[in-house]
This record gives sequence, structure tokens and C-alpha cells, in this order.
Amino acid sequence: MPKEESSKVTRRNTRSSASVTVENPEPIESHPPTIDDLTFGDESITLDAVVSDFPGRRSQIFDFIRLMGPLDCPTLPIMIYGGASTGKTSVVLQVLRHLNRPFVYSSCRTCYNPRILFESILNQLLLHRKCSSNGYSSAKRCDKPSDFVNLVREALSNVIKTLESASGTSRLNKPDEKPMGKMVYLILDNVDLIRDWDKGSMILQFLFSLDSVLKMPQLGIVLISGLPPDVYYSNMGYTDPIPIFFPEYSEEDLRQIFLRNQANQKLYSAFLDAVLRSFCRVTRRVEELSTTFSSLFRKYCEPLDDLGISPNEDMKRRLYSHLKPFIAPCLNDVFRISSHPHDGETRGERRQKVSFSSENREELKILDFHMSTSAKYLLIAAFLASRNPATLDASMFDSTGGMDNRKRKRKASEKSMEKKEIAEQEAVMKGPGSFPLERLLAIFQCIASVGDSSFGEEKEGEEEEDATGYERENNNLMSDILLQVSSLCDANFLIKSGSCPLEGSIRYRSMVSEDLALKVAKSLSFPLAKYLYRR
Ligand SMILES: Nc1ncnc2c1ncn2[C@@H]1O[C@H](COP(=O)(O)OP(=O)(O)OP(=O)(O)O)[C@@H](O)[C@H]1O
Repeated sequence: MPKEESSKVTRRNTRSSASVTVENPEPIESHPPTIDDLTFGDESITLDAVVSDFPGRRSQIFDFIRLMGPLDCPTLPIMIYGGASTGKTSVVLQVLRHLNRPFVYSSCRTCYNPRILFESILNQLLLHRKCSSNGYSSAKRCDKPSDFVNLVREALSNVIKTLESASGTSRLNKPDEKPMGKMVYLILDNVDLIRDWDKGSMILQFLFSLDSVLKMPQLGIVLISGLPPDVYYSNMGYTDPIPIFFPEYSEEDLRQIFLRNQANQKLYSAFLDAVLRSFCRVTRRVEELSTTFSSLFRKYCEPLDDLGISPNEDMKRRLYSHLKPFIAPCLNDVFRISSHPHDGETRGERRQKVSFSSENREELKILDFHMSTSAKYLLIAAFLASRNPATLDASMFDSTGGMDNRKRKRKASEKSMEKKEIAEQEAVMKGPGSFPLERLLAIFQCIASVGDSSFGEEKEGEEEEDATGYERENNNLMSDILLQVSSLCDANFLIKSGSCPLEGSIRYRSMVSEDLALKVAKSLSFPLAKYLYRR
């Protein structure tokens, strides 16, 4: 288990009241919790250690520390977001450990309904630990947001009072320890899962507005989400949290992540040369790779008597040929795990993985099998609307989707558009953009008319579509289109990303990877690459 994960667990054990009983039924220590239990206490860590523990996360660590601000400085709510296993939780907890700030942590994965979530937060603030002597009951019963506001305000005031009185004495008692200050932070993990709760949008609304409702500058709120912030925006008058994005790791990041803490760096590096690239194509989730690599590395080392050697080229070849037969089955296993929803996963977790995994081959199989032609065109149209700057639509498409016109129009206005394009491209680089329904339908209409010519080729595959109960629909692509949009939303290929403050209309965002979009386009013989704007 990576170092930071083990300390995360230690932290959660120390603070067993943080989680529901399934996570940790019986506390290990016997002492009653104190205010010190809201920090990592003497398990301090330097900034250098945090940065070197998390290769590929340097800028996120510094951004987070900057937004947390100096000791006792009020902060605006922060949202940490990114795909699964990108280090969001670990980095947040380790930064808090480094800063020695008091905090409560609740994950909406284990706290899977409002009551469990509210009570988990209150238990921690009230320094209450569930155990056999209290019948594993919570300090307070609370399932309504309005009750939660009152109870949390009261509990926070007490914590802050204790912190204020402790801040005067702690330095005298423990001169080596960092002061913990007079603020407390609320860390809510996996908030995207709340979308699937009963009345989830109301709970999300409530949590997002908690900062403005409580108006307690001594409380800092950090939300951790698998989905981007604008999925939640609703223009309801609260301040949107400041986002920090945790992107997927590059192959080089993963190399650094796995090389760290290895006793024999040269040997492990040779092992990574043999496996990393192939596995990266299937998944980039550290947790999945970590389990597979530890068993594969044991196999890799089997022919060696001395694990301290620096392998030469000849030895590397021998080790590789010993390992080779085990690679393909492991790749298949990882592929199966990353493409199938895990047992017991909620719909929300599955959706998240569909949206963020780099390669969803299984998803594509399902897609080829079940998706109607118009849904495929719609998916491509959404992908283009999210990736291309809107100002290029007119030059990319005309009523017949004419790519031939593109060059002419671009040439005529090339200079005047250049600057605009660069600025827009920068925005595009930040991630898939959002777009209104009208733009989606306009692009759809254009590309579907281009694609008509290729329908002949598609007819071969229609038996399969008919077999799954889908109608033949070449003649009327525009029919049922709004229904298709909502199906794509249900499948999380498209997400509603809040409404535009000026227009008031709902905007959408495409969540499919370029790879998936290209494969869908290929199945329609649609020349997607030609329509994709690249600098
Ligand atoms: N940059 C990194 N360096 C070392 N280990 C990492 C790094 N990123 C992630 N990990 C490890 O991967 C595992 C998953 O990380 P973590 O739970 O923090 O990710 P997450 O983004 O919060 O995931 P999820 O969204 O699924 O909750 C942990 O064991 C963590 O230590």
C-alpha cells in the first residue's frame, strides 16, 4: 500500500467517528477523542515530502496550499475535481497533514445518504466516537438540512472556542509542533455521488450554499468531486467554489509514481519499460495498476537470485521473456476490471468511470451494439461542439456540411480570426467546452447530411440494430432527437452543465474521449478528424 494511503487509513482509524460503522466498526484506541484528533497531530510531514510522495501533482499541491492560505486566514470554498484515482483525496489529506490544520472528513461513498453524512460530520465535530458502549449510535440524530445547519453551527462554535483557547497554550506545551490555528475545515469527498441520491440535487444545492448559510469565516469547505464543477452550477446565489483540476496521469507521471519507494530503481525501471506502456493503454488508475504491477514484478524477479543487481541488456531480455506469458492475461484482467462496473457500485460511480476512463472498449462494444445511427451522429456532434470553438462552426459546416467550403472561408477571414481562434483554443484546452442545444442540433444536421452518403455501408450492420429492437431510421434522422439527447445524458455521454447566466438556457458538455468519438465516427465512415479543429 502506498505510504500516503496507509497514513490516510491511519488518519481514518484515529478518527473512526468520521465514517460510518461499516468502514471501521470498533476504534482501536481507548482514549476519548480530543480536539487534537481533528489534526494528524505528531504525524507531521514536510512540503518536500508531500511533493515527492505525489509525482505529477506538484502544481495541484501548490495551488491547494495557496488557496488554503496562511494560518487562520478565511478561505472561499474549494472544489478539487478529476477522474478516479488521480490522487484527489490523498493530496488533500496530506496537505492538511503538512499544514497541521484541524479538519473533519466525510466521504459520500461511505456516507451514502443525508442522515449518515450529516451525522458523520457532527460526530467528528462533537468529538463523538461510535462504539459498543454507546450502542454505535451517533451523537445527534439529524436527517434534515435545516436541523443540520443549527447543529453544525453549534458544534463548530464549540470547536472554534476550544481551538482559540488551545492556540494560546499549544506552542508553549509543544514548541516543535506547528500551531493548528483557529479554523476548522470540512472535507466532503465524492460529492458527485450525491447526484444519484434521492433529492440529490437539493442536497447538493444545500451543501454548495453551506458556506453562505453558516457565514462562519472560521470554517473552510473543500469539496472533492469526480465531475467538473459546472455540473453543479445552478445560479442560486451562492459563490461557486474555486476549482482545482486533477488531470489524468501521463505515462511519465505513472513511471515516477511507481518508481518512488522502489529499493532497486534500475531493476524496477527495466520492469516498467516492459509493462507500463501496454497497461497505460488500458487504464491509468494508480490503484488498479499498483495491484497488478506488484504481482507482475514478483514474477519478473523470479529468475533472479540477487534482487540488488543492475540488469544489463542481456539480463533485461531474459527477464522479459520470463515475464511475457503473464502480461497478456494480466492486461485482460485489468481491462475487465476497468471496463466493468464494480460489484455494489452505485450508478453514479459507474457513470464517473465511463466519463473519465481513457479507454472504454467495453463501453464501445455496447455502443456499437445498441446505439442508433442518429444517436451516434448526435454523440459526434456533441463532441465537436465541446472541442471546437463556436466561431469556427460557420467555416466548418454549411447546410451540406461542406468541408470544401471550409478552406475558402477560412482563407478569406483567416487573419481576422487568427487571434480569436488562439484565445478560444486556449479555452478549449482547459477541457471540453459547454454548448447550447441549438448549436448541437445545427452541427448534427450538418454532419448527418454529410454522412448520408455512407449509409449504404451501414446497412450491412442493420440486422444487428434490428435484432436489438431499434428501428431502421435512415430516412428520418431528425425524428426523436430530443429523446436521443436525453438518452445520451442518461448514459453520461452528454452532461447538462448548468444554465448560462445570460441566456438562461441549459448548456451541455460532451464527456466522451477523442478515442471513443473517433471509433464511433469510424463505424459511420464519418471523417471526424477533418472536422476537428487543431492548432
Ligand atoms: N501522484 C501519486 N503518487 C503516488 N500515489 C498516488 C498518486 N496519485 C494517486 N495515488 C495513489 O492512488 C490511490 C488512489 O488515490 P486517491 O484515493 O487519492 O484518488 P482519488 O482521486 O481521490 O480517487 P477517487 O476519485 O476514486 O476517490 C491511493 O493509494 C494514492 O496514494
